[in-house]
Amino acid sequence: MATRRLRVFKRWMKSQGIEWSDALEFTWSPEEGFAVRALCELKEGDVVANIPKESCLTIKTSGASEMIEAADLGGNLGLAVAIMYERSLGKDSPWVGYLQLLPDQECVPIVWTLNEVDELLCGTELHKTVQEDRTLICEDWKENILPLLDIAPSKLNPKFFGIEQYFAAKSLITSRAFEIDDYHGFGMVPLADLFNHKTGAEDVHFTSSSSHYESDSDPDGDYTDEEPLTQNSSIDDSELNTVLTEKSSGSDLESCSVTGDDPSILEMIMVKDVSIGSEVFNTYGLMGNAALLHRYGFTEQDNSYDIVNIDLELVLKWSSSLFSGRYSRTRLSLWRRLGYSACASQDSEYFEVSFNGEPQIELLILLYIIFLPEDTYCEFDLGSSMAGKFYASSKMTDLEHKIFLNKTSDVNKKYLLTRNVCDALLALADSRESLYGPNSIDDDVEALRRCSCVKEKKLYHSLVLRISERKILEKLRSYAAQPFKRVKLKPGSGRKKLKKGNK
Ligand SMILES: C[S@@+](CC[C@H](N)C(=O)[O-])C[C@H]1O[C@@H](n2cnc3c(N)ncnc32)[C@H](O)[C@@H]1O
Repeated sequence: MATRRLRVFKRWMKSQGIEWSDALEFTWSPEEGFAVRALCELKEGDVVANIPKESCLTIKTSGASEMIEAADLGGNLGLAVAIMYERSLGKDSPWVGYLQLLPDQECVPIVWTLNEVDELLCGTELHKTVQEDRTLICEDWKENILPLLDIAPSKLNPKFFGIEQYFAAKSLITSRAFEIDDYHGFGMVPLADLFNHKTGAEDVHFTSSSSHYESDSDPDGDYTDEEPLTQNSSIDDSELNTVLTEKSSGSDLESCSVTGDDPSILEMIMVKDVSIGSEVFNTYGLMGNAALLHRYGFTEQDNSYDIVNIDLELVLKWSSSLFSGRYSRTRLSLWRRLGYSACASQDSEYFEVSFNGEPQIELLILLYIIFLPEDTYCEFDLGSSMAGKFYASSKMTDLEHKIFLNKTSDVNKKYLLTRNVCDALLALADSRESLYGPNSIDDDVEALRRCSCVKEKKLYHSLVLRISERKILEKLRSYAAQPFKRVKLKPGSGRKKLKKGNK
């Protein structure tokens, strides 16, 4: 079945002027779906495919482009309409050979049932995000897609523009769309979207030859004017810089003519040597498992980009259980007045705990401030209300003075780890952990061992996510438990009075 679909796809690619190297083999497996492998040794700098921009499905190339423009639907919304429209044309769509290779939808959490989202993602970093996504997508559909059926009733078959079809199109966009250029915006790029992901280890890169390829001023032929195309809007350009300066070793793409200076062609270039028989990977960015599952529907074990967040709300809840609500709010307010803040997303504020279990310094400082003795708190409070903060208190230690001046770069985290702060971290780790429900991490590990990543894909990847987050919480506990064994306060870091007049 997959072989036949690939045959149809290859024929279609040829008809569209898409060229690819004979050294690439397209394969299919139940774990990863389609993938690309090297049939012979591939070398860094090899151009392995040329893809005319006109063959990409975008809001400019689709037969629905006028309607999309008239309805003022840009970005992903417009692209979703383009996909639904071309799908509605069936055999009459110019992209029929490409569309038949795509799955109906990608198994990302936005297309899971609500029950699955609640059961499988409960406690994870994704739970609330996916709930919010679903609501927003439904609103988008009602506000923007539904009216299209009234505007162009003769042109559109409602069967292909329902809410389910919209969710399906969104899942394909999140898992496959590339940013092509300013004119086309995001689009579906046939062939380029067959490459699977490996974190931080891409073999192939995808560029738009927006300008010259080898110029007089650039005798080495560095790809200085080539723009790597990102598979996802959230990918930071800084992650791609090394590729921008990759040197060309010339093309040995036998079956393709190299069109490195043609702005209407997209190129796929090897950025690493790949040995015969190996899979050729792209990278979708440096992402933790929550982001991978969210956008692409899979996870990676031991992903060092994983993090866990602790909501500010959880910190306030813990603090209010120990002190009064009013006390907690005044300490938080002082922390803010000193210029500290947490990470923010939509309507929540949170602190990150990194893969190695280290909490964000702003959280440690907040906890430290919550435990400040009353007289020191009053000194901070008084000082923070004075303009310019040129304030020196005889009651502040060196450490507290740095906290007061918001000199986080000068603060050694371990001096913030007082017994109270460590106990607070342990309590916060426990209450964050309780969000996962009654199953222990060992239960999750056992469930993962019994689970099939092919037949129970959703369960499998949500278990990997849960376990990777809970392992970080375990590391946070060890982080909070160890300081008393080894931290010796250096002179000046203890509660030593500062000389008057110190700034
Ligand atoms: C751009 S497509 C890659 C081609 C895809 N395998 C196909 O069959 O069309 C991205 C999708 O491939 C799958 N994928 C990519 N990298 C993967 C990996 N390392 N492990 C498992 N699935 C992967 C995911 O389903 C993802 O949403």
